[in-house]
Amino acid sequence: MTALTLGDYENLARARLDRLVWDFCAGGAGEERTLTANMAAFDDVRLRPTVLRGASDPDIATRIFGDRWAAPLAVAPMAFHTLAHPDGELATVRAATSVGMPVVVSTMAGRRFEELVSAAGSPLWLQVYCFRDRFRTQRLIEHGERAGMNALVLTVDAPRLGRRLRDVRNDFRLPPGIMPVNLDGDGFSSPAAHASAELDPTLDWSVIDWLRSISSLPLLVKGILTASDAERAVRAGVDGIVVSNHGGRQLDGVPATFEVLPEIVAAVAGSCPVLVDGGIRRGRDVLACLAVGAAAVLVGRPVLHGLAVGGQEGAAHVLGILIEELTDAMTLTGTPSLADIHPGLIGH
Ligand SMILES: Cc1cc2nc3c(=O)[nH]c(=O)nc-3n(C[C@H](O)[C@H](O)[C@H](O)COP(=O)(O)O)c2cc1C
Ligand SMILES: CC(C)CC(=O)C(=O)O
Repeated sequence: MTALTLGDYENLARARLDRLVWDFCAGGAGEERTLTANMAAFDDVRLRPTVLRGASDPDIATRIFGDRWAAPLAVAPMAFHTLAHPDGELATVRAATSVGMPVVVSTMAGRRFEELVSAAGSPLWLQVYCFRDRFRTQRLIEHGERAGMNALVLTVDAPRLGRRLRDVRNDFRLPPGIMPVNLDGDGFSSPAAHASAELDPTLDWSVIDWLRSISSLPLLVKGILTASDAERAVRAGVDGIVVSNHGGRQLDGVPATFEVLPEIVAAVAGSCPVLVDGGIRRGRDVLACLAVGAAAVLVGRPVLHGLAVGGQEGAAHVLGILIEELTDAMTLTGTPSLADIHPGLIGH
């Protein structure tokens, strides 16, 4: 079968990956209501095209923190791309670079920051988990900054990992050789046990000032789901917000990200870019997020599917499909540039 959509890649990847690894990547917390809701929210979107706008060749490039992105799309931070393909994040970074897209590199990446930065032609942002041991967190950030990361993305929705029932039932352990190679200390086998033991559950808003005191990189917070937290983040002086429910992997029962995106965009009122992730699987999903005011979107699991199916080439094809579908959706809705995209494009 030739893969034409991200859904095709998902099916091919499911057949290839070890079942326990598949469950770890695909799964969500609890009954996976939020995981399902992320995607269902886009299924309910109806687009309202405008015609005769001469939108034949839409310009989809954008700028974030002064950097050019070929499209308003980047790869979401995910632990251990090495679970999907031995080249792991190196293949992802090369794939993203080939289409001009940034990558948010996880604290739990399976390949070294230095090799990722040397392979990158587009921005790399470092996703930060805060450990109980602040010096460990500081060493991680200093390592990332020294290697050449361009921004920090603090994940704020994970004082502990969500209860992922598939992993509990499978007693999921990382396969041998899958290691968080950028962290000092030993690796671990159970992500959930490691997170409860090591991640700082006492984190509060003072962490923003602390991060500012140790790094001058632009700072985003990832995992905001309410207007009031978005306002709080803006008051704390962040440079960007990622609306996220961690792909339905943290608290089951929180809303789909697309549902809360408009109220967060309204609360932030242009003070900083608002990005979003969760369930984005088609170009028209990207268009819907942009229409309600996202500056860009992050895509998660489909990149792992691309890696599992075809390494760097597979991941590049997944990202290329999204770009092509976004271009197609813009052409057919009569929006020749990102600036032409507006809330009126959407009806429910
Ligand atoms: C296998 C996997 C690992 C993840 N690891 C991280 C991580 O290390 N840090 C983080 O902030 N988010 C992590 N996430 C959440 C993603 O950044 C993102 O929020 C989510 O996957 C987006 O939804 P999507 O997969 O539906 O596109 C992970 C998600 C998956 C599927
Ligand atoms: C290994 C985990 C801490 C990575 C993560 O954030 C996730 O699985 O969602």
